[in-house]
Amino acid sequence: MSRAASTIIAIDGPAASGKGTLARRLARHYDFAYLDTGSLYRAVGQAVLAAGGSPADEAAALAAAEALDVNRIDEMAIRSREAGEAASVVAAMPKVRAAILHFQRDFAANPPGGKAGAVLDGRDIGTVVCPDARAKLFVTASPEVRAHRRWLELKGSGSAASEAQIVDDIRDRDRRDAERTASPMKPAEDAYLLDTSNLSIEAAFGAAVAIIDKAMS
Ligand SMILES: Nc1ncnc2c1ncn2[C@@H]1O[C@H](COP(=O)(O)OP(=O)(O)OP(=O)(O)O)[C@@H](O)[C@H]1O
Ligand SMILES: Nc1ccn([C@@H]2O[C@H](COP(=O)(O)O)[C@@H](O)[C@H]2O)c(=O)n1
Repeated sequence: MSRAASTIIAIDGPAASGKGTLARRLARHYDFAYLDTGSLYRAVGQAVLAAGGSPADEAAALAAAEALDVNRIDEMAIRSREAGEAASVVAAMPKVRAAILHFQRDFAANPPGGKAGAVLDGRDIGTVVCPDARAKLFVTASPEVRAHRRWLELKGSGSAASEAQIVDDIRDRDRRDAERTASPMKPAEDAYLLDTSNLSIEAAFGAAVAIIDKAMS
């Protein structure tokens, strides 16, 4: 018997905007599968770093993307500042993006666990990976607010990075992600913009559910 079409929710936005927190919670709320697509690029960047290479080396990045085993991603290692930076360097390479596009689309179309839908978060979900998603959100917050949230998070895990360093990282990453030619970060034309600068996690979730329920009705 063929499976009903999966309902896809696309959550895009810049670094540390809160899209992962929101997407994970939405997946629980709708009982959908969840995919953090940034973790794929982080894993590729981290694999190149771990092998002593440079993320700017296209051959090394492509080899790491082709060898990526999504079941063996080191969740701790990919969360470092360095892995985030390396991710945005390898993510600008069209061949790296092509190597992991199929996995993302397959996850969205055939969510694991027999779920009826999937929530994917990233930079190009609404524009490239799943342009036909049922609901699309582009989650933003000011660079200062995002840097403060990320600083709190990294401090909790023992990182010594200063808030000033983190805001610089975020601005660099935003620029690289928005200005690259391959699948640049941008809101899809039919995405709803959700600025969480002045919203708590709870308030952002409530606003997102209201938008998505309307889009799905
Ligand atoms: N509305 C909010 N108010 C306060 N803190 C928040 C809010 N949303 C998320 N956070 C916190 O901000 C940090 C970054 O959130 P999160 O990891 O969800 O962002 P992200 O956009 O997925 O980041 P990345 O681009 O690195 O994957 C986390 O520590 C999270 O708990
Ligand atoms: N769909 C995506 C998701 C991520 N990227 C790149 O990966 C970097 C890390 O992503 P986080 O969501 O964990 O911050 C990000 O800066 C992008 O360069 C992407 O290109 N497309």
